[in-house]
Amino acid sequence: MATKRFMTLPRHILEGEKAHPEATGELSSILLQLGLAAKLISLEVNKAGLANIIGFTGQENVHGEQVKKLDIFAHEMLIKAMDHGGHFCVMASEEEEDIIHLPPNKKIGKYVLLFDPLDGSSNIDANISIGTIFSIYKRISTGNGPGTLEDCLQPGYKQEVAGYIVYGSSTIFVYTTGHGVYGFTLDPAFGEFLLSHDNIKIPKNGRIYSLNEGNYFSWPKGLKDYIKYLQSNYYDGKPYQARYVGSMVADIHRTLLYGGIFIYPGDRRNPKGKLRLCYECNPMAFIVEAAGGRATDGKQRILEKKPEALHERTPIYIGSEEDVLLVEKFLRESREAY
Ligand SMILES: O=P(O)(O)OC[C@H]1O[C@](O)(COP(=O)(O)O)[C@@H](O)[C@@H]1O
Ligand SMILES: [Mg+2]
Ligand SMILES: [Mg+2]
Repeated sequence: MATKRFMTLPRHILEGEKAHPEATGELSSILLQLGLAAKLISLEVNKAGLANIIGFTGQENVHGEQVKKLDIFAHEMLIKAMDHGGHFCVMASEEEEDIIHLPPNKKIGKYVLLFDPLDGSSNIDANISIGTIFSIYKRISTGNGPGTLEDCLQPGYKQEVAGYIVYGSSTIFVYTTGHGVYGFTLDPAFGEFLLSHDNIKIPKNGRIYSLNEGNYFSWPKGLKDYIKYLQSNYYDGKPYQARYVGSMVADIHRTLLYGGIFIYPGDRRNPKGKLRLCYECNPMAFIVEAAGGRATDGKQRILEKKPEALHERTPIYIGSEEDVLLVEKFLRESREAY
């Protein structure tokens, strides 16, 4: 049996940089710092069940949802960890309505950071997996001053790096620069992320479908037909399986490893669905495509959508290539708006 190379996240990042002599090392520094923030958030997530830590802040976020303490902690931790390295010109977080400027006395860099500090936060109290999602772009605004909203509203194919961290049965850090997807599991005793998932490739099709079936009556007809088709057919001689965590980051992590499809559709009540293009769908689409999968809104590739607003939502069909192609066919053939 081949032995696995003992590879830490920092060593992997630095070896990747050496393979690109033109690299300035800036993306490496950013990733190393994100790794540190991930460890600090992970430590706090592991304490979330302690009664004196957890609780509502009583505030609402920009989406009108109640925000828990841990969302705020993760949001602030990421800003604190990332705002002083001199690499960014602007940042944006799912938890803040407007773009986030760097502190006035800090060096302005050429990169843009977008993040969902805590995804699946309604699951915190039930000890269910949650995560952090991030996206890095190059600035497009001219000059050396602070970045602008336009820098944050770039189509997803322009991402330089995307990644996520799942705080689950273990903590895993997954990232891609568009070439190869790599996963690192945190060794809690050692305090280091170790390469556990080398060059992840998503299976071409899978047995698992994942979506909130509670919304069935509002779905477009094509989606109803597709799910009925799965329920009345077999995958490799066995029935299809439904799995839905309710944390996008965890549902897509499973889809990446096992194959299948994750869907958050547009429906009659919410034509644009629920998930955010800039903070959730673009980074996950970049990762899934880099692993050989597919991500669309039912008609258009997610990564080619031009965001019009920071908190814009989009329907998403993401996962194994053949499964996404099949649901798109059902949607097209139903001839109903979707
Ligand atoms: O409860 P629903 O409608 O199924 O929505 C679940 C979705 O909402 C989210 O929790 C939204 O993300 P946030 O927790 O970052 O707001 C996704 O992670 C998840 O896929
Ligand atoms: Mg989210
Ligand atoms: Mg969130």
